[in-house]
Amino acid sequence: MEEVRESAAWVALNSSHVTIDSSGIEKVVEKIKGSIPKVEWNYEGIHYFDNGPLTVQYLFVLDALNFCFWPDKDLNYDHLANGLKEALLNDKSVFNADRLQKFTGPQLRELLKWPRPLPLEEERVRLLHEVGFELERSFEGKASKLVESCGKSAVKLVALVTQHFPGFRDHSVYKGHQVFLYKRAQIFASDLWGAFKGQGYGEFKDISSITMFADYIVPAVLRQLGVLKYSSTLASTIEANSEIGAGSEEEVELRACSIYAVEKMRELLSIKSGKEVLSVELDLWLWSVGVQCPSLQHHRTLSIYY
Ligand SMILES: Nc1nc2c(c(CN[C@H]3C=C[C@H](O)[C@@H]3O)cn2[C@@H]2O[C@H](COP(=O)(O)O)[C@@H](O)[C@H]2O)c(=O)[nH]1
Repeated sequence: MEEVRESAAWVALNSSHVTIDSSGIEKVVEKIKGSIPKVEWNYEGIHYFDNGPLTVQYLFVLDALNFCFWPDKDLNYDHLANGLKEALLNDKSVFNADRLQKFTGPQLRELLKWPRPLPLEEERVRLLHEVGFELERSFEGKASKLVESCGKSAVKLVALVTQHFPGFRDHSVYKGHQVFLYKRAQIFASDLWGAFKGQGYGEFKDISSITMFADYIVPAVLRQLGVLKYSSTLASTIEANSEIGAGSEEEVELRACSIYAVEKMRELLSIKSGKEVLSVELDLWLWSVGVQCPSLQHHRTLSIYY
């Protein structure tokens, strides 16, 4: 994901509100004694898995909806992953491309057993329709065909997903520069890799190309670890739980500096351990630390991207 790495580095070098503390990175690497605490993909036991194409369909639908839970304080990612899993266990055809195109808000809510409207519900439904429509038009209705056409390349998969599905085109313009973040497209590749344990639909010869997934949890963890520092205005905005506009300098810096910081951490860990460390492994560890810390304050941006 050269365009993600390069544009994130550009933001980090030109940022006004967020800085990366390299001594903070060194301290984290020391604290974990040079190796990333191992976190199993699906350590929570909330994902559907049958080792076949239906799992790929499930993960694609999951990552199409994998954003913006915080406006409902009782809702989180687990509800989505588990709700979609239960729905699939009840009805194997629930995520068929033709059915995805017909979902309504109340039906999605019912599927997830959620008693009130979901955050950005209209957008969630629109994105489901988009996924169903384009899968049917270009991939025989099957996300597994999409993955098969990538020749075991995660880079190709991210490119194909962002080309075919506009909802996955997570990018921004920062100080006149186009910045690529591709959170949900990259996490889809990583989820396949994690779920299928690097085999079959999860085999990618270039998984090391994927960066961390710039969400609202990992930046907060990096700050807590002393890796990211915020300007006093940004810090007070986050502490006051005030919203930060999508595409604002602050928002892009929070996300891009997280990507750059994790790349720096990965480089240092690779040197110290003498073996290649993956950003996806660092991401899962950092994310799991964040979601197990309920007092963690994160930035709030209404966005369909994360
Ligand atoms: N960077 C990063 N962000 C991630 C994930 C995941 C889930 N990954 C699964 C894959 C295997 C594991 O077993 C995990 O279950 C969700 N998110 C993001 O977090 C936010 C939700 O937070 P909260 O409101 O507290 O549930 C939201 O932006 C969501 O998009 C990740 O792995 N990395």
